[in-house]
Amino acid sequence: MQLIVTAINKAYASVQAVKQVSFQINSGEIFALLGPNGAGKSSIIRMLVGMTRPDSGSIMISYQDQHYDHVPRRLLGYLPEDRGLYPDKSIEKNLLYLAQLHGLTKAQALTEMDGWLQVFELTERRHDELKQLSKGNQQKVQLIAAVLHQPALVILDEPFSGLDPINQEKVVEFLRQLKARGMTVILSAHQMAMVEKLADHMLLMAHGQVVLAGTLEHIRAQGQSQRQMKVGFAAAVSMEQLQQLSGIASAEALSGHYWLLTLADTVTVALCLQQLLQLAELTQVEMQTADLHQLYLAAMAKHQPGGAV
Ligand SMILES: Nc1ncnc2c1ncn2[C@@H]1O[C@H](COP(=O)(O)OP(=O)(O)OP(=O)(O)O)[C@@H](O)[C@H]1O
Repeated sequence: MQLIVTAINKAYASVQAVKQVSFQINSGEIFALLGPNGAGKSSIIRMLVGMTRPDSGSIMISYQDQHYDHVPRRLLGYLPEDRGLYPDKSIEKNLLYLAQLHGLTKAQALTEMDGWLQVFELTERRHDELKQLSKGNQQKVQLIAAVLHQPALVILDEPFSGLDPINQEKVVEFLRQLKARGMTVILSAHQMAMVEKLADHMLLMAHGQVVLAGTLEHIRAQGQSQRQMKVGFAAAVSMEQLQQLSGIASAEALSGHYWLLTLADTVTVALCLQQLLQLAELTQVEMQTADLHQLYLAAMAKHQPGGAV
C-alpha cells in the first residue's frame, strides 16, 4: 500500500479548506495529520476515503499493482469524525454486524473480536448495550469495529478524543499492534505526546496548508532553530563570564550551579564545551530537544495571521 497525494485543493463555499497539500505514505507506516481545529485534517481524510473529491491535484493509492484515486472500501478500516454505532445493541452485536458487512463470517468475526476485546479489557462487557458504556469504552468499540476485517489501510479521525490518559495509552498500544500486523495507519490527532511515540511521519497543518512535514527528527531540525544545552558547573560561574564566551548567545540561570545556555549559531558543541571548561569543571551536560508539543506550538505561533511566516 502506498499513497501519493500531490498538490490537492478543496474548497467549501467560501472556505479554502485544503491548499496545495502533498505528501507520501509508504506501506506499514503510521502517518499523523496534526493541526488546530479547522486546519483541514478531516477534509483530507474525507478525500482519501472517497467521500469527497479534490477540486484539483491528485490522490494515487497503489496496492498489489492496482491504482486507485481513493482507498477502496474493501481495503479500508475507517473511524470517521462522526461516530455511529447502534446504542441499543450490545458490543458483540454491533461488531458482528459491521464485520459481516465487510464480508467476514460470524466465526471469523468472533475470533478477531475476542483478541481486540482483550486488548481493550472489554471481554466481560461484550453483551452490554453500547448506551450503557462510558464514552471512552464506546470509542474503543469504534476502534475495534474499524479493524476487525483486517484492512490494509486504517484511517482514524481523532482516535484519542474523549479518552483519559490510561485509555490513550491503550490506543497507542492498539496502533502499535496494527503496525505489527503490517497495516498502514493514518490518524489525525491533537495529542502530541501520543503521536510522538508512534508516528513514523507527520504533517503539521494550519489554515489548510502544510506547515511542517517529515519524521520527528526532520520536523525538529526544521522547527527548532536554536540549540540549547543545560550545563552544571562544579563551582559558581557568573552571567558576565558566560556572556564573554563567543560560543554562547544567551544564558539563563537555573537553580544551584546549573545554567540553560543557547548556543551561538555558528559554534560547534565541542568548541562551546571547551570554552565552558575554561570557567569551571562541568558536572552535567545535556542537549535540550524540543518535544513535538513545543515544536507544534512554535510552528503554529509563526502561522498566526501577522506571524513570521
Ligand atoms: N462540509 C463543509 N462545508 C463547509 N465548510 C466546511 C465543511 N467541512 C469543513 N469545512 C470547513 O473547512 C475547514 C477545515 O475543516 P476540517 O474539518 O477539515 O478541519 P480539521 O482540521 O479536521 O478540524 P478539527 O480538528 O476541528 O476536526 C474549516 O474551516 C471548516 O469549517
